[in-house]
Amino acid sequence: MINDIVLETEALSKHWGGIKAVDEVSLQFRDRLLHGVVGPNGAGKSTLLNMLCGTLKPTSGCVFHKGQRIDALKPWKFVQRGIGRSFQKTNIYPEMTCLENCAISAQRRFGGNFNLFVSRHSNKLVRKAAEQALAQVGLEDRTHAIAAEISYGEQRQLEIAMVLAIDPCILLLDEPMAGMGHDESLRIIELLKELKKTYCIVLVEHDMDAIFELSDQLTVLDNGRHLITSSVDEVRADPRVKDAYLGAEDEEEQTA
Ligand SMILES: Nc1ncnc2c1ncn2[C@@H]1O[C@H](COP(=O)(O)OP(=O)(O)OP(=O)(O)O)[C@@H](O)[C@H]1O
Repeated sequence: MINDIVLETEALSKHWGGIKAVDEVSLQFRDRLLHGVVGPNGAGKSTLLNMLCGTLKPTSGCVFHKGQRIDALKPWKFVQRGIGRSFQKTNIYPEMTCLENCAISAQRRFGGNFNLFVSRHSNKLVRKAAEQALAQVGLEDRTHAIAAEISYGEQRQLEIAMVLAIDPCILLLDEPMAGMGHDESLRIIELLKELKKTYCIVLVEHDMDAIFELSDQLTVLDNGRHLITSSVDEVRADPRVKDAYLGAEDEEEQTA
């Protein structure tokens, strides 16, 4: 049987003093599937993504990429392995063009420093990767537009393009639909449906309709703990999931 697990965690934990942000979470992420991760505020979703992309080192536990342990590696090694991550808050360089934003990402994959025009050869590779990434998200007609001047929805598309520009095999996406209107979200949903045919995608998202529509596997975290990983239908039917969300709502009502 082909082993299609590309990323795996084993008893992964991150503790901040007494706070168990992620607590002994073991998960398997498969190629060409979209794996949704949900949970109430503070459940540990972003902390998990930060450990999957190497920017945060675990307190204990392991991360494996294609069977090799990687959690102690430097973040740029994760990038070189094709593990790309987008952020909850827009993370673009607003004064640069869309092409330049993607070129900066591509440069991270091809190595070297931020001098984009170091050699004609690397310049060509970087430019090609940047153009390709813009085309993948449907922003080819914004290639030379200044990032600050495109719409908010397009900026979030640009962010996904910046991840694609590193030529990844795994996309870790942190709330790519945050702050979007209905039509903009639909565009991202269609884009992710296309991308999951090619990549392993780990998607953290609060938009439940979107996550239910997109997820092949869905994990629920609650207070740092793994609650369930299963199909969308099974997760939706699980009473523990309802409890986790309703419990969170009750607490919010009490503190309001
Ligand atoms: N740098 C930090 N120092 C201390 N505590 C932290 C730090 N980062 C996160 N936490 C705590 O860890 C817990 C998990 O936070 P995290 O941001 O991962 O949750 P989340 O599920 O992504 O939440 P949200 O849906 O609100 O983005 C929270 O209690 C948070 O306050």
